[in-house]
Amino acid sequence: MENEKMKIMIFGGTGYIGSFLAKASLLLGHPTFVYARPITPRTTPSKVELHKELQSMGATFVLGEVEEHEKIVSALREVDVVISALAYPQVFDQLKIIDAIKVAGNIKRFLPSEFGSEEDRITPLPPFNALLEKKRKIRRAVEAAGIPYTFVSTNCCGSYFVNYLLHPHEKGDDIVVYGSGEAKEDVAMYTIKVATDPRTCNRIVIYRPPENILSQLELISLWEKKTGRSFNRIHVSEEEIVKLSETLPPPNDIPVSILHSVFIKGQTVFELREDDMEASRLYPDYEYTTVDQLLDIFLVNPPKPAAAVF
Ligand SMILES: CCOC(=O)[C@H]1C[C@@H]1c1ccc(O)c(OC)c1
Repeated sequence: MENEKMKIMIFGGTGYIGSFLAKASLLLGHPTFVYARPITPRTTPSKVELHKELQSMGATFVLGEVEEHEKIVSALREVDVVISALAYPQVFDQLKIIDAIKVAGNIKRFLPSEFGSEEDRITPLPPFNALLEKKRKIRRAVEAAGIPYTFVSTNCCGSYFVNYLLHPHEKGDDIVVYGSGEAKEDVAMYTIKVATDPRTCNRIVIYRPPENILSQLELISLWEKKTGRSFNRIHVSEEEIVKLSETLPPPNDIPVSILHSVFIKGQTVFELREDDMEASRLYPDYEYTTVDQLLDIFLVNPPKPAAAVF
């Protein structure tokens, strides 16, 4: 089947990453379906707005809970590709999606909710490793089910961590630097491309656009150049971070363990192997947004803080 005709269903399509995926799928011309919880009086106004925005862009909503097996099976029978962007607390809900894919029998590719570190190549501090262990279990369940898959290892590609580190929406002059600050993002568009590319079937794809590999200190210096401001670098040592990962009550011990992995150990920039697939090399004609361009966007439209749920 030609790529542009592939129908894509996104679970978690009204979440942070999921909404970018749904928009990228629509922009790339795929009939796009979003499986999402029904709107209730408790649904936030921003979520209601997002439903309307995606529908106006052409998305078809299938409203239900992940527990509704029959509903999911019949919805899957209308599509070709399934992408999960469920948040980390729902990682094991993906086992229900896997069961429905096995029953439906027609799905040509499944991308579980990854969008972070390459869990089969790193061993971070225990709290983060416990989260990655759950994601490893989902990978093994997909492989055991014989479902055609692509696992996307996006690491810190995308604006999330640039926003996290620089917090451009806030006006203060302090920027926290984790460790020495020396350890060195278009996630959605790449993800839709890899989800419908025969070359990436049953492969891991790593996202590492070469121009976007910067250390914290390089990023802060670039931001100072752009803003004409100078920032106080508040250094937090590795010892302090490790201590917090050991003493903070769960789940607050997870973010600090991720910071340790990403900013201090540089575990999102592991050595690529000869046969590794890297997104920007797979699609050389796709002009990804460089960090330099992203900071120009931050100058005029600083994103609000995004905070994952653990
Ligand atoms: C320090 C704050 O981190 C986060 O908010 C979550 C979104 C970050 C995340 C979660 C899971 C990951 O695998 C990952 O790899 C870099 C990153």
